[in-house]
Amino acid sequence: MMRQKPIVIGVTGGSASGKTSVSRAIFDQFSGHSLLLLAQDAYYKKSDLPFEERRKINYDNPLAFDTPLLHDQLESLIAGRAIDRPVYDYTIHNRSAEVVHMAPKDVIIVEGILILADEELRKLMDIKVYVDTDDDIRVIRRIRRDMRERGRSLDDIIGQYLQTVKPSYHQFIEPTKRYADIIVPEGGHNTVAIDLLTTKIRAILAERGLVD
Ligand SMILES: Nc1ncnc2c1ncn2[C@@H]1O[C@H](COP(=O)(O)OP(=O)(O)O)[C@@H](O)[C@H]1O
Ligand SMILES: O=c1ccn([C@@H]2O[C@H](COP(=O)(O)O)[C@@H](O)[C@H]2O)c(=O)[nH]1
Repeated sequence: MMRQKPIVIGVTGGSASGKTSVSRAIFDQFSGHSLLLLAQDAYYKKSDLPFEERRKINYDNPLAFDTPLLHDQLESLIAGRAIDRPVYDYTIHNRSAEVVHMAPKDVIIVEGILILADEELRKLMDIKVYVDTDDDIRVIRRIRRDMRERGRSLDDIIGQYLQTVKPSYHQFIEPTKRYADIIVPEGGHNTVAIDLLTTKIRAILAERGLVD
């Protein structure tokens, strides 16, 4: 039988809006199924600049990402080919030397702040989700997370937020909301939205004969 195209779900929204939580909530609904999560963060460009210069890069601008590589690798997975995904290390603001080998799956969740900003990437997605969380809540979440997990000081987080994160959110990320099929307020704890998405994904899996 001919291999059916996998389902691709794009999950976007501002930093700390709850994209990862939504993606994981969907992932958990399909435990035992053939599914993978692909984070756009892994595709931040490699840089030869010194650390002090790398700290100052605007990581919320589409130019910070190696989008052709993400596009190529997503296309490969859709075509049924495995990929060696890059690994990004936030603590050093650079790509690490490792790669992660990923086999193709029936359901692919692509998650990241700017995945809907690129038309060619959008064309690869069956369902596009925008996680919409107020700026103040996102800042609070980001401060907590970046101090705990990304090795940042409060002053660094605030400086970066005011200089690049906030203006770029309004310039590049928020305008991509118009491309979303579904807008999910507040993220991963929105069980109704997660249930609706899960039901839709199951329906597409059945349509394509991808059920176990
Ligand atoms: N609904 C929520 N209520 C409270 N905290 C949340 C909620 N959703 C996410 N968080 C927390 O906020 C931080 C960012 O969430 P995450 O899902 O990683 O966002 P993103 O992937 O959009 O950056 C994490 O520390 C997470 O635990
Ligand atoms: O070296 C880096 C690379 C990225 N960032 C910030 O990460 C967020 C995107 O990740 P989320 O998990 O969606 O929050 C983006 O806003 C960048 O500013 C960074 O600080 N340093």
